[in-house]
Amino acid sequence: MLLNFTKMHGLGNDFMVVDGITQRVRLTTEQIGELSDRHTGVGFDQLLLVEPPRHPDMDFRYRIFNADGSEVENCGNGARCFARFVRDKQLTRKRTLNVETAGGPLTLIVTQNQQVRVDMGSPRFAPDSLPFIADEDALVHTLALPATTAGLTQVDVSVVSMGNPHAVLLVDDVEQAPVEALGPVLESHERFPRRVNVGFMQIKNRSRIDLRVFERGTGETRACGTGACAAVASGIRRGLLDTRTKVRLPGGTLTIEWSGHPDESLFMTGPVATVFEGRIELE
Ligand SMILES: N[C@@H](CCC[C@H](N)C(=O)O)C(=O)O
Repeated sequence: MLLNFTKMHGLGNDFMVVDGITQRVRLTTEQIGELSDRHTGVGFDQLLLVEPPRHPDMDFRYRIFNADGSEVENCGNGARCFARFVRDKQLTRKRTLNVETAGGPLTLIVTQNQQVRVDMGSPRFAPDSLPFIADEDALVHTLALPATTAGLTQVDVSVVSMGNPHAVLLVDDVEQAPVEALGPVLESHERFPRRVNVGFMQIKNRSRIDLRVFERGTGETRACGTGACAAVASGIRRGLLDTRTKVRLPGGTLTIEWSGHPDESLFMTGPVATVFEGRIELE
């Protein structure tokens, strides 16, 4: 079977985007893992699948698969690429799109300057929403590490669900943060039964942070949209950040806005790029 796809990225977080509306697509977990290989496949952090909506008030269903083939609830950079993709492919002419994800509905707005602003819904901090095993909600939770890692026996994390689960650590210097060592240990920590994305946040001032993210099912990426949302949401909740904060990631900068009110939506704005169109033979 020949599969048409578009390679896209948001700040270097890269995607294989597949139109599952005009072509019949059936991919196994193993096939997605093989396609993600940067030497023998297409190579990507996530595969995004566009499908018809299952609910009449939605425009599309937006499905997300990590490089390891696992299907996940949300992807912020992917959402921006998704919005550009469905317009470029003329699957819609709308500038405001309501899409369903496994983590809940999202609203995507393509702005006049071709950036995409995403209504990410409200961040959730209750441990059950990730899920995270804890007796109570808290601004910071201390996690004992299974073995001494990067000289640490425990770390303090804030936990946030942006539809998908995030743990955020405050660090003094993001360049020196032990992302490679701590990322996988925390991703699979027993208190996160569905694993977790791990953000390392350095606060530069009240409206600017630097961030690196070790993503669940993928590893460190050049940018993680939901990771940026989670980091800023946790910073605002802790009284450390302003309601409009710029997030500098290795691949570039996102703008995050949130009033801090638990019932109000958080917004993420950033760029999108299309790299090439491709076609691959699947066995
Ligand atoms: N790159 C993403 C997040 C993709 C999913 C994540 N790895 C997970 O497992 O939840 C983003 O831009 O948000």
